[in-house]
Amino acid sequence: MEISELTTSTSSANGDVNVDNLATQVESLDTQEQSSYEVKVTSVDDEPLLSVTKFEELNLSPNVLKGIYEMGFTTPSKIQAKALPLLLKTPPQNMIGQSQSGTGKTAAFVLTMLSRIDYNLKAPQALCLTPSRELARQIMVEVRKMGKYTPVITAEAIRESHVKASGKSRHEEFAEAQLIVGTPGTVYDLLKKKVIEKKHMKIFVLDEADNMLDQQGLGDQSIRIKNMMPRECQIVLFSATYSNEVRSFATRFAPNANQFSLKVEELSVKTIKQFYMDCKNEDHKVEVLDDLYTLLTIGQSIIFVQKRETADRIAKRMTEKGHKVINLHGGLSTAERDEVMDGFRKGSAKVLITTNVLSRGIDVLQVNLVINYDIPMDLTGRNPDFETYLHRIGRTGRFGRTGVSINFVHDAVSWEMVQAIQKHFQREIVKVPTDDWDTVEKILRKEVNV
Ligand SMILES: Nc1ncnc2c1ncn2[C@@H]1O[C@H](COP(=O)(O)OP(=O)(O)OP(=O)(O)O)[C@@H](O)[C@H]1O
Repeated sequence: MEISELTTSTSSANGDVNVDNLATQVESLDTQEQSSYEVKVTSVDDEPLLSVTKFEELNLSPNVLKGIYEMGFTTPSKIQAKALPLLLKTPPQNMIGQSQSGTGKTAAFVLTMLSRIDYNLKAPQALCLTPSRELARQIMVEVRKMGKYTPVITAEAIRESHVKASGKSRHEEFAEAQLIVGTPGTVYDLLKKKVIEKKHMKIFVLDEADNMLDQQGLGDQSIRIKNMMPRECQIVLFSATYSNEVRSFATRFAPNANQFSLKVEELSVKTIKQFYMDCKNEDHKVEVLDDLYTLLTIGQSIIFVQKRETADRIAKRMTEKGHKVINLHGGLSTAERDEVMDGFRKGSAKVLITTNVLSRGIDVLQVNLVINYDIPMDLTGRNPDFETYLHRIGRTGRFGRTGVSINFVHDAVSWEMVQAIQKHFQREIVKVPTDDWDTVEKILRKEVNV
């Protein structure tokens, strides 16, 4: 799709935004800053964790270094080693970064945000948007660890689920917060109401940028927020995937950006093994799931479905069959979502059933199995959603760990989708039986200690 075709009739989270034309907004992005430096376009190779650089060579402050060493980071990943020197340049340069799932993109932008802040100024200076509250909360945990030895003041711009322990109002909290992480609806609302002050913003980050710029997703809100940022604000985009359309739009959103890109055959993480199971029909899928969790010993796992109702239905049936599962989707209250996610992170629940809301960014290192109960589809329902597929299976196999993904196929359409995914990423998706669990166990054990 051409940029000029981009139009939208969606409204913001609070529902009171006029219908806008994205093309007009894109035009206004285009008129911003002209190139005054040489832009680097780099292809990242497929050994994403190997790097010869040391963190000390990356021009980070001693306080920040102390934070990352305390987290157990010894060597930067390739995207960290390559992107940070460009991200930290003066004057600031924009970035469109790409690297495989689980390769440490979060640290690349969090360390940049922490490095850009003037700690004497108690006002918002760094803003990061993410597609889900769970990801915003996770990134904030990383910020607080990496920034532990800095005086950074932070605030989460997500829908509130409880009264703040500090007793501060949102105005008070955001007035002095230097680094803000949030979801676009809430951030836009707070900017519009001037709860978040924009005039000192130095860096604007979109994590899962392709999703944040997608017209079918959060694109209109991200653009409105971007247009509120000061002209000199550094724009930083990161994702594991960019479809061609989104990348071309991204280059307008972040003009003159240094770019890191991957070829399609480099996108799949080698340590994530991909399988499929041929189920007889929709109902048989639950039976197979039941057998799988009864007969195999599995660490932590995530089961992805397409719709909230499916998540509820499967959770109910699995519970009836005696399995302990939890369920998270957009239909839950914010307090319920936080409780479920926190339980899963602590490991008190081992099986999480969810929708695409958790397909991106979520980092729970113990997850060694991802099941695509439904194959991710695009909005037409006729084609696979390649990007979502890659993000979903990327919830396992984090930072060099091994992981397994299993796709449930139950009819001609789902079978064709798995074939299309295999062809697209040029990676084999191997069939495993549904009636011979000894063999399944052997195969999975060989690949990963499931
Ligand atoms: N240099 C490092 N050394 C050791 N561990 C690291 C390093 N950088 C990141 N990690 C860890 O690797 C895991 C994956 O990192 P992160 O969540 O940033 O991946 P990502 O590239 O953003 O993935 P996704 O595309 O799925 O969002 C995290 O647990 C993080 O703490």
